[in-house]
Amino acid sequence: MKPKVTTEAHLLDTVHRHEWKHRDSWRALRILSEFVDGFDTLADLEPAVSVFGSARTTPDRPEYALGVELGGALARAGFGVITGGGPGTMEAANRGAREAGGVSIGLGIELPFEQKLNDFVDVGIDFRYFFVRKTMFVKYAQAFCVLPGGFGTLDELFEALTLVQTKKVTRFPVVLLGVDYWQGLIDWLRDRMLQAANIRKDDLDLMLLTDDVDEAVAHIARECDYLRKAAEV
Ligand SMILES: CC(C)=CCNc1ncnc2c1ncn2[C@@H]1O[C@H](COP(=O)(O)O)[C@@H](O)[C@H]1O
Repeated sequence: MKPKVTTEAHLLDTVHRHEWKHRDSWRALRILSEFVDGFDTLADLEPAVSVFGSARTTPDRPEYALGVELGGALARAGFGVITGGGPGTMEAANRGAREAGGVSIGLGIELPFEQKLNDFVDVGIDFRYFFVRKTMFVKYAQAFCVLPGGFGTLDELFEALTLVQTKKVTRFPVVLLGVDYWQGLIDWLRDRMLQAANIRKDDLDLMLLTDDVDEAVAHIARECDYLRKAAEV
């Protein structure tokens, strides 16, 4: 089946330049409505954590079990669980949250091929634009948990790190789950990026790397507690 051309692909298209003048200003209204939808749906959300990871993880993989375990532990600690609403690790985290009686949120994205929100999403929104959806992941989460994944997962991880590094968000815990998977990336960041002075040493401290779900959740809860107290002062 031929993939369909999505709304976001039309916006980013550089071939039909003649459309820019007449169509893009109307697209801006559609983008605006997408922000309004997101804000309206999520404004009353209790504290939540965004969980990222591969869309391709199958239920027989250990990463899927890790996602279920994490979703459950976050829910039991009182956090809602926000994912991209898709398959794989997203589904696993939503599933863990739902099964533990927590709030399971899925922020889906229109893609060139047919896809619906996974079956474990209780509060779901479908976005057309990645950049609008990414705002929601950050705005409505107290922390990010990043499980093994590909380009999409790295995009979400590095967006969070950039926002913290540039102080657009403060004290935003970022947890990498899966030491074996992520260690090579951390080594590269330290041995190449830091050596080349493209980041500072304390930028590396922005991430907690662990295999231990309880440690991850305790770290997030501690940081959130600090922020809550700071807000009360
Ligand atoms: C099987 C397949 C490719 C499905 C794609 N369906 C998707 N549905 C929802 N979010 C997605 C999808 N693909 C990528 N993402 C976003 O990017 C991340 C996963 O990308 P990746 O698989 O690591 O690179 C997720 O955390 C999610 O926010």
